[in-house]
Amino acid sequence: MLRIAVPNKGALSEPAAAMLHEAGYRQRKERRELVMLDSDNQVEFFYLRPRDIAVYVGSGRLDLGITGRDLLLDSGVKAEEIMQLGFAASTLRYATRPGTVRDVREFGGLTVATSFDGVVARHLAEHGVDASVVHLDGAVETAIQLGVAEVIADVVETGTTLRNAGLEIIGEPILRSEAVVIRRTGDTAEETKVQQFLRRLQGVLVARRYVMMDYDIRAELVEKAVALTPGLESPTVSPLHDQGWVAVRSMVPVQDAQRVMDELYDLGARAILTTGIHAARL
Ligand SMILES: Nc1ncnc2c1ncn2[C@@H]1O[C@H](COP(=O)(O)OP(=O)(O)OP(=O)(O)O)[C@@H](O)[C@H]1O
Ligand SMILES: O=P(O)(O)OC[C@H]1O[C@H](OP(=O)(O)OP(=O)(O)O)[C@H](O)[C@@H]1O
Ligand SMILES: [Mg+2]
Repeated sequence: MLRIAVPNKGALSEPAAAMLHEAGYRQRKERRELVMLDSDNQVEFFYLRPRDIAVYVGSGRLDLGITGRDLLLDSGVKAEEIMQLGFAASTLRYATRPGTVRDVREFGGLTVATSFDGVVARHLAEHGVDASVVHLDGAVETAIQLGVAEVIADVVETGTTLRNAGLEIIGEPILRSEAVVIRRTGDTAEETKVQQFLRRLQGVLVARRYVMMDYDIRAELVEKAVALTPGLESPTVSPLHDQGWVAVRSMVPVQDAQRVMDELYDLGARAILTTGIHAARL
């Protein structure tokens, strides 16, 4: 039985459950459910606070967890990310009132409020800055207004929250985060099941990122056509009953599909079709 931690709320929760569902796993129907057994797939899901997931996985009580890279790094536990999931992308950034400090090297003697005190304390130390760090659980933007800190370090996606609080981002990102699968460092338990779980999630990423493209093209143009649709390894080229024509089948990134179809058409390809990929194992 594979035991997997899944975020029970916040920005990671819904996309994580959606991805697991797409990968063919049963997911809880109600937010109140804390544990869910998927007996068909021999997996048990534990719905936990995003911040606690690294702690459970690092302790070895659970085999895998889905969490944010920022939360993993802040926890300081002995767990590592083994797969990137491509959602909940964000950066951790410093912000302050406009017209005050402009760079981390000017933070000496100031107080930085953040929920990510582990990461921030390390970042300040790496830059040789002697600043205090105060931990707040959330809504850290308010810390400046209330005089608790001069600088904050917070999660930024669009920047709207900071702008609305009248704050300005300063310096380079402290780190770039996204949702990741984590595992205890050195853990080799349930290896076969872990690899199968990761392949399923990879399959979801492939299905989301690619479409299947089919088209017919004159045989003498096939080299030019497959240069436009190289596929992941090599496109399938099959003969057509009509001599002199071939059918080509290839995977194309979703965001390129329309442009590639136009270019194939201009080259002389016809019956160009794209279809969604439902699931994949590469
Ligand atoms: N607006 C956002 N866009 C993208 N990712 C985000 C956003 N807000 C948070 N995250 C990411 O989601 C993860 C968990 O943050 P989230 O805010 O959901 O939990 P939390 O703050 O610990 O819990 P809560 O806000 O419910 O108390 C982190 O990895 C964070 O980087
Ligand atoms: O750059 P933006 O697009 O504005 O997004 C970033 C905001 O989103 C998150 O807040 P959340 O909604 O999780 O509230 P929280 O402060 O309670 O964690 C995060 O903590 C930031 O405040
Ligand atoms: Mg939050």
